Amino acid sequence: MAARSVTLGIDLGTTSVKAALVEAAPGDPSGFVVLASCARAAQAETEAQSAAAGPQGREQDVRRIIQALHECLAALPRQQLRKVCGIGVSGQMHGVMFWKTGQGCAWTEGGAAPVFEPRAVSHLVTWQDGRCSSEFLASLPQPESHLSVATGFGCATIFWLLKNSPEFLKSYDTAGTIHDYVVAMLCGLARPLMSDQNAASWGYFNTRSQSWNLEILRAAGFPVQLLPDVVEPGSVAGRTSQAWFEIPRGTQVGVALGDLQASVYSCMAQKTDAVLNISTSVQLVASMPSGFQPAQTPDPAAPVAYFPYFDRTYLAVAASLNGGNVLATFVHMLVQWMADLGLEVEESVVYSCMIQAAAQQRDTCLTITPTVLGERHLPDQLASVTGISSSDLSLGHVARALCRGIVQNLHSMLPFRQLREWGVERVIGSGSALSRNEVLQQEVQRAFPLPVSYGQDVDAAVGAALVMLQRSLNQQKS
Ligand SMILES: Nc1ncnc2c1ncn2[C@@H]1O[C@H](COP(=O)(O)OP(=O)(O)OP(=O)(O)O)[C@@H](O)[C@H]1O
Ligand SMILES: O=C(CO)[C@@H](O)[C@H](O)[C@H](O)[C@H](O)CO
Repeated sequence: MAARSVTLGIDLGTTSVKAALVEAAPGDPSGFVVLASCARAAQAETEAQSAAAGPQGREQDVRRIIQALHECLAALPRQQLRKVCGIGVSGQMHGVMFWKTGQGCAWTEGGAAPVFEPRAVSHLVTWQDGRCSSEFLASLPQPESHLSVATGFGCATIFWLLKNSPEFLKSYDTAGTIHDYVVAMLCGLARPLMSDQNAASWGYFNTRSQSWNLEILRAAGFPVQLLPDVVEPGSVAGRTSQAWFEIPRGTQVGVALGDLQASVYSCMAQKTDAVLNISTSVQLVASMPSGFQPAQTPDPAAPVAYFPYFDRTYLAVAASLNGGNVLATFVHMLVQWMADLGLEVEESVVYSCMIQAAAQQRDTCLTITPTVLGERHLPDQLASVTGISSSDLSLGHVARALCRGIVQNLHSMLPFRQLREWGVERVIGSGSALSRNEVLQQEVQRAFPLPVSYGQDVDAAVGAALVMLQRSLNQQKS
């Protein structure tokens, strides 16, 4: 009898960490079942380590992210963890963190299970970081890549640190995304490995030649020794160097994937599907035919980018920086206003009241452009509200207009009729900001000229697990 194939998927998102245990189910139409899953808010936002980053800096405390990860693992059934034969990891793309080779973590037996604790690590400078101004970005060398470089991209952040905090950079000799770090710590790798999905998200990576723009970077004084070696997504980065919870030592760990690609992998059943993911940010994604190659020069004004997927194929992506985070900012603002007025209210209560009020307010003349973070192709265009009349000021009007604005902003980046021209027949909605918000769902339904169906709630974690499951099934066959 074939061994049972159970894999663990982990997604280190901007807001939350998620984990899912997946098993092959040949009798099921999807071919797999999710045995168990868990999500924990990381609450990792923290002050920037370099004061020069200013209020635009966005950093996260790696210790808190790892704590949330361990809370997720602790919540999964122990007997299922014992059966895990592969671990897939994905996470928030573009961001960068640094550590010292050989001192990135310490394994402890402290609690009920063996865990690793971050040691000589920096904060994670996330994809939401805005410290690189348009002028700064314009001063950087032109990449030899089809992707342009934006603030929050790993290589731009490293260039910024080189100029503004060179001493800080000298304290570390290794860099990676948060998910590359986790893979490196699990496997005890001296140097992290990176998939081309994450390398492309840092900038200065050529997906056609699968190589960093080393000459361009060296000529600009960039510390190229920090750049990880790049391998194909779907390949194995190593094996766990220790038992981790109930997962046996020696378990295969895949090279880390982008959360975008992992969530698409979990739900794009057909080439004719598009995926709309609304979580912290928003992505509308369609797959490009095999053999497609993007134009080789970067176009910073283009709202649609082509990100590497698997087997040298590409995804066309309208990646808006303004999604669930805009609603989170609004909720946070209301809670703060209430506190200023001497009233205390939980954010979760505000979310449900806001969604309920907007559900009852079916239409509004209020127009909100929700781009509080700007967009990569229009970094200086911030949010605005127009059409304000005294009759449209209720919570319901504002929340309805916010949800509509998020969808309309995406439409302005990738007009939805373009999907039809690409042969898309159906849109799969995913992401917890969408699944938890019926008003956002209504606005999506209203705007798309195509049928929309919904996937599961732990998408990228499931996708990361599925990539490893597929690998394990292929190994069993050969
Ligand atoms: N109680 C709630 N009700 C409805 N929506 C909520 C609630 N709490 C948070 N949200 C929405 O969910 C979003 C966070 O989504 P999610 O947990 O998928 O983040 P994430 O996985 O870390 O994101 P990403 O994968 O983009 O990094 C928030 O930005 C907010 O809009
Ligand atoms: O939302 C994200 C992190 O939680 C990002 O990683 C996006 O996936 C990414 O920014 C975008 O989709 C592609 O640029």
